[in-house]
Amino acid sequence: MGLGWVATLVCERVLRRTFSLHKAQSVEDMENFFQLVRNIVPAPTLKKHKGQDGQIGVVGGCQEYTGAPYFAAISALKVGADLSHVFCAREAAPVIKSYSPELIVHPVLDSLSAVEEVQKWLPRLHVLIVGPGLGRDDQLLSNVRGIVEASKARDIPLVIDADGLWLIAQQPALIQGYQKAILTPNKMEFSRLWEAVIGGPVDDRDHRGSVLRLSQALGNVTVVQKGEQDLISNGQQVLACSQEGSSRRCGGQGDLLSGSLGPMVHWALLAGPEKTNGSSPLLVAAWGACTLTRQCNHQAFQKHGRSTTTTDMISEVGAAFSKLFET
Ligand SMILES: NC(=O)C1=CN([C@@H]2O[C@H](COP(=O)(O)OP(=O)(O)OC[C@H]3O[C@@H](n4cnc5c(N)ncnc54)[C@H](OP(=O)(O)O)[C@@H]3O)[C@@H](O)[C@H]2O)[C@@H](O)CC1
Ligand SMILES: Nc1ncnc2c1ncn2[C@@H]1O[C@H](COP(=O)(O)OP(=O)(O)OP(=O)(O)O)[C@@H](O)[C@H]1O
Ligand SMILES: [Mg+2]
Repeated sequence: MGLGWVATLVCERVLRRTFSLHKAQSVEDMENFFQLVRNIVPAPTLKKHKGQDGQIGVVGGCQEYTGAPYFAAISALKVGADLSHVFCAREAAPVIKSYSPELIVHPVLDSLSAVEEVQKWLPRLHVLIVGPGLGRDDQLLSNVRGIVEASKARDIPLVIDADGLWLIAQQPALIQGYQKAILTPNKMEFSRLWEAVIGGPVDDRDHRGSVLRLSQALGNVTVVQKGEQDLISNGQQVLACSQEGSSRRCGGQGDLLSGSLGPMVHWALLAGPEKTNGSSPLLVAAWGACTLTRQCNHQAFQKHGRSTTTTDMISEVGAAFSKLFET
């Protein structure tokens, strides 16, 4: 048995343990996806100005939840965005500002002119992440509906998470057919969307089929169903991400994922299908963000075990990103 052959076998075994394989996604496909993510990451250069690698907005933050928008916005920065804005309810703003001087915080979401206030910033934003820590207050959700419509009118990519998905479950037409949207439901949020769009209970025997069907029913909006394995579909393809994480399920990991999607989506759309080898740029971005989040969880758990929190995971973003995507 030649050494090269043994190396191939070991390599394949390691990859098989890392990724669950299925017909449409071979080991080679997985290796390709790492390469595709590497292709979209902006090359280091001294020629750029502030903002070019991403100006991201997070719409969320209310009296109850200040952690979630902070986690999302700081994750966007740690992945490599240049500027991160948070548009939140008035009373959440001083709290979020006090967590970090890096974030630009706008206390506008519960004002009568919320849509106009956010609209002023839209020309400068590359991606909007809607929902982390938003809450379910009717007035706030009505303002967010206006913000989503204004963003669509400007063709701004939207990552919809958490209570943003609550809004979509009430009004699926708001996002129907918008090709620059990514929805990131957890198990509960997925069931709510399914009930609203398709009706009845989710078929737990066919996760892949379910995520594919929901994406199709929403007009090929990209859906990331988070769980033991993350499943990503644009209604044509289903990708799985089973990057090793850990058994630790502290709150906030979904916020890290939606935040890191911000710059990834911006980079993937800038790079275009040429760099993603014909694959949908949003699928590549989503696969990259899922892989990164799970790797952060893995690294943080190795250091902190059961005391791991999302803050520990955010501290791992730089090292995890380099390990996965920098050659
Ligand atoms: N530090 C902060 O500020 C954080 C704030 N956050 C913000 O909280 C807001 C609400 O978000 P959410 O995720 O709690 O709402 P939703 O999905 O309706 O879950 C409600 C209930 O459903 C269940 N359940 C959930 N997942 C499940 C699963 N996989 N499998 C089975 N059951 C599952 C579970 O029910 P339980 O077990 O408690 O009965 C859960 O309690 C939103 O704004 C979000 O951004 C978070 O981001 C965290 C950090
Ligand atoms: N059982 C699991 N095993 C491994 N990883 C998981 C598991 N469940 C979720 N994850 C990972 O955790 C991350 C967040 O998913 P989760 O379902 O916890 O989101 P969430 O409920 O929206 O989180 P948040 O508390 O931020 O709202 C995803 O990257 C997902 O891959
Ligand atoms: Mg969540």
